[in-house]
Formats: sequence, C-alpha cells, structure tokens
Amino acid sequence: MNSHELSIREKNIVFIGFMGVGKTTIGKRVAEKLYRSFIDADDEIEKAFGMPPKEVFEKYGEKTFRDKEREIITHLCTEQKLHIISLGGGAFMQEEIRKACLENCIVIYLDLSWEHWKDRIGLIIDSRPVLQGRSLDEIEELFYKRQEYYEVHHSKMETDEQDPEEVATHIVDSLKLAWELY
Ligand SMILES: Nc1ncnc2c1ncn2[C@@H]1O[C@H](COP(=O)(O)OP(=O)(O)O)[C@@H](O)[C@H]1O
Ligand SMILES: O=C(O)C1=C[C@@H](OP(=O)(O)O)[C@@H](O)[C@H](O)C1
Ligand SMILES: [Mg+2]
Repeated sequence: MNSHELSIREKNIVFIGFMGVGKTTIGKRVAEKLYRSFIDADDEIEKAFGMPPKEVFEKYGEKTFRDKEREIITHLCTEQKLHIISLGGGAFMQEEIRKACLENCIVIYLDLSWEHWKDRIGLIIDSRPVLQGRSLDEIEELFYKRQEYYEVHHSKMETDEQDPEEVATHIVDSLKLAWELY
C-alpha cells in the first residue's frame, strides 16, 4: 500500500511511549470511540509465539522478540489502514519501525512524567521483562534515555493527572478537529 495515496482519515493511528504509560489501555478506548479496530503489537507477538512477551524473552531472548516485533509492526504499518495500533515501549528504539510508522501512520506519543510513572510501577513490574532485575535508578535512566526516541512523533499527549477516559476523549477530539481541517 502506498501511504501517499491515503488521506489523513484513513491512516492508522499508532501509540508510542514508555512501558506503563497507557498505550494499550488508551489505544483500546480510542478505537472504541472511533468505531475502529484495535491492534496491540504485543498481542500479535504473543499470538505468533503462543506465549506472552515475558516468556518469549526468557525462552528465546530479547533479539528474537525484537526481530518479530519489527516484522509485525512494519507489516501492520504498511499493509493496514484505519486501525488503532499500540506498540510496545521498546519498539521505537528500532529505526526501521520508527521509519515505517512515521512515514505511513499518525504517531501519537503518550507522555507521562517520571514522578507519576514511579507511582504506577507496581501495576506493571511483574509482566514487563525489561524491568526485571533493574533497580529504580536504572529504570529511571532507561526512562530518560528512551525519551529522545519518542520525541520524534506527530502529536504528543500529556497524561499526568488524567485517567484513561480523559486522555482518550482528548485524543479523539483532537483527531476529529485535525480531520476537519485537512
Ligand atoms: N491514565 C492512566 N491513569 C492511571 N492508570 C493508568 C492510566 N493508563 C494506564 N493505566 C494503568 O497502567 C497500567 C499499564 O497500562 P497499559 O495500558 O498496559 O500501558 P502500556 O501499554 O503503555 O504498557 C494498567 O494497569 C493500566 O490500567
Ligand atoms: O519497553 C519495552 O522494551 C517493552 C514494552 C512492553 O510493552 P508495553 O510498553 O505495552 O508495556 C513489551 O513490548 C515488552 O515487554 C518490551
Ligand atoms: Mg501495552
């Protein structure tokens, strides 16, 4: 599919940001509000291996996970339209994924400050392989190191002090406005 043939309304919407910022939760809600199909890249990886990301990391190693992640996301970005797609937090570290998403889709960065992110760690610590065995200082370092990759996006949404419903509503309103303008 040639993305230049797609109108802004037809393009996939892709959510990026650090682990736990709410990409999966908010992506799902945005899809419901827009009556669009939702795809979580991690779910697709899970289907491909028959096990969740944490087990893929443990059984096959991170490189195998990242290779499959790249294959799945570049395919989704170039072969699908009108979908809402949430990536895993590490996906944007790969140049090929960044390029495929930025060229073909509308990329929305969900931003959360470290101060707020810290309070959410208990919700995700057990299921995120990248956090295993890392001290809070090391996680903070990773958090800030990754920001520069997320900084290349089409739109940024601050999510501090907002519940998923508020963030999703705000995103849908902004998208509708953009669709009217272009
Ligand atoms: N805006 C929010 N406010 C409070 N909790 C949230 C918010 N967004 C997500 N969460 C919670 O944080 C956890 C991680 O959310 P998730 O959508 O899986 O993040 P991601 O896909 O970015 O890793 C979940 O338990 C979810 O309910
Ligand atoms: O940041 C990362 O490297 C990862 C984030 C996870 O997704 P979420 O960002 O949805 O937690 C998942 O893809 C995997 O555990 C690796
Ligand atoms: Mg997720």
